[in-house]
Amino acid sequence: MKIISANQFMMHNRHNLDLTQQGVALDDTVKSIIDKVRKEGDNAVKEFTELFDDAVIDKLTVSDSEMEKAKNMVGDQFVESLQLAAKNIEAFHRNQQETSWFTDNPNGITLGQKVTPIEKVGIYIPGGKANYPSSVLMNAIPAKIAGVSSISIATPPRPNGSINPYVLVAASLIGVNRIYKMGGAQAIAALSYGTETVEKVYKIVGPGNTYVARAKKWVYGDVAIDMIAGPSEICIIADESANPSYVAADLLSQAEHDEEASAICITTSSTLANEIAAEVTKQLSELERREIAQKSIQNKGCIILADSEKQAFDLANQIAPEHLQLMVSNPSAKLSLIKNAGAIFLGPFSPEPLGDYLAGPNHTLPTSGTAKFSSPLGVYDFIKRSSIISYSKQALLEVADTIDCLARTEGLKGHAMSIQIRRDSVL
Ligand SMILES: NC(=O)c1ccc[n+]([C@@H]2O[C@H](COP(=O)([O-])OP(=O)(O)OC[C@H]3O[C@@H](n4cnc5c(N)ncnc54)[C@H](O)[C@@H]3O)[C@@H](O)[C@H]2O)c1
Ligand SMILES: N[C@H](CO)Cc1c[nH]c[nH+]1
Ligand SMILES: [Zn+2]
Repeated sequence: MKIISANQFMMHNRHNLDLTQQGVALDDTVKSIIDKVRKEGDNAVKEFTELFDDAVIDKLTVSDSEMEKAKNMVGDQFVESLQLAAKNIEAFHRNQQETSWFTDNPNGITLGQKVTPIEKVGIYIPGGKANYPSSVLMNAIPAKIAGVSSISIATPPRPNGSINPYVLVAASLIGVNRIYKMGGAQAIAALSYGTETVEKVYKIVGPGNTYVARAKKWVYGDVAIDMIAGPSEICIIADESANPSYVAADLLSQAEHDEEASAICITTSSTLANEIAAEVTKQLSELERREIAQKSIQNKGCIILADSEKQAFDLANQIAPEHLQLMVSNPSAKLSLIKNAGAIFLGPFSPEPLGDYLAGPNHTLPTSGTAKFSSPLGVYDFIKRSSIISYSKQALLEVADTIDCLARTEGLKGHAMSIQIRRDSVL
C-alpha cells in the first residue's frame, strides 16, 4: 500500500477528476441499456442478464416455491444472526419516525404537515461479486417502518438463474412484495419505467456498483432515488495509539467489496504508516478475496502522511468518505472536527463491519464525496410530506388585501381574482 503526502494525494485526486473519458464511456453504456429496456421491456432485461450475469432467465420474478426452497437451504445460525441484526436495525430506525403535525389556532387558521409513506418502492440489492442479505435488512426495514405498501427487490441472478438463498430468506423475514431476478443498469431502468413483468416504482433505493449508481443518476427525475451509494469507501484517521493490525484489517474489509472500492488511512506518524503498510501486505495474503482487495488498494487506496492533525481532519472532510473511523485517543472529543462522512466509527472496538451488519444504523451510505450533502438511508427516505392549509372565511378576509397586493405586484390577476371573488361575495 503506497504512502503519500497530503499534497501528492490532492494532486492525484485533481488529476483523476480531469480524466472524464472513463465517465463518458460509462455514461454511454448505461444510457444505452436504459433506452433499450424502455423500448423493449422484459426481452431487453433478459438479454442484458444473459450478457452481464451469464444467466438465462425464463421468468423475471422469484416464485413461491423458490422462496420455500431457499428456507430449507440456510442454517439456523444464519437465521438467528439475521434476526438479531433485524432487531437492532429496527430499534435504531424507529427513532427516525416522523408524524404529521397540525397547528390549531383560535383565529380560524389550521396549518400542518401530513406525512404519507411512498406507495411503491424498489430496492436494489447488489449481487455481482458478493451477496448482501444484510442490505435487504438495511433497506427493507426502514421502508416497512415508514409504511411503504409495495416493496419490490431487484437483485442479479446467479448463472444457474437462481437468487442467492440467504438474500431470499432475508427478504422473507422482513416481508417484501416481490423479488425480480435482474441487476445492473437494466434493473434500475425496469423499476423506473416498468416492463410487462416489472411494476414501475416511485422511488429506487439501495447500493450497487458503478453501473447501478450511474443508472440511478440517469433515471432521477422520472423516479426518486435515495442517494449515490456506489462502491464502498473507508477512511481511517489514526494516531500513535492505533493498533496497526486493526487499521490494516479495517482497510481491507472495505477493499474486498469491489475493485472500485477505496481504502484510505490518514496519519501524522510515519512509523505508524509503515507498520500499517506492512500489516496490509501480511493480511492480504490471508484474505480470500485477495485479488479484488489488491486491485482496490492499487486503484483507490493509500496511506496519507499529514503534516498536522488539522490537515488530517481537513482532508477527511474534503474526501467526505462513506465510512470514517477515528482510531485516535479520545475519539469522541474529535467528533466536532468532522463535517462530512456517511457514518463515523469511534475507537478501536467500533470497526466498520460492526456497522455493516449489526449495530443498527444503516449501511446504505453516500459515497463518492456525496456525504457533503447526503445522509444515510433512513425511514425519512420512504415518506413524503404534504402541507395542509385551512382558513376560515373571517381569517381569509383579514388577509385578502395583502394577498391582492402581492398578486397584482406579480401581475397575476387570476390569483387576485380568486381572493377578491370571496371578499366581494361576503361584503
Ligand atoms: N454504499 C453502500 O451502502 C454499499 C452497500 C453494499 C455494497 N456496496 C457496493 O455495492 C457494489 C456491489 O457491486 P457488485 O458488482 O458486487 O454487484 P451489483 O449488483 O451492484 O452489480 C452487478 C451488476 O452490474 C452489471 N455489470 C457488471 N459489469 C458490467 C458491464 N461491463 N457493463 C454493464 N453492466 C455491468 C451487471 O448487470 C450485474 O448484474 C460494490 O461496489 C460494493 O462496494 C455499497
Ligand atoms: N460496507 C458496505 C457498505 O459500503 C455494506 C456491507 C454489506 N455487507 C458487508 N458490507
Ligand atoms: Zn462492507
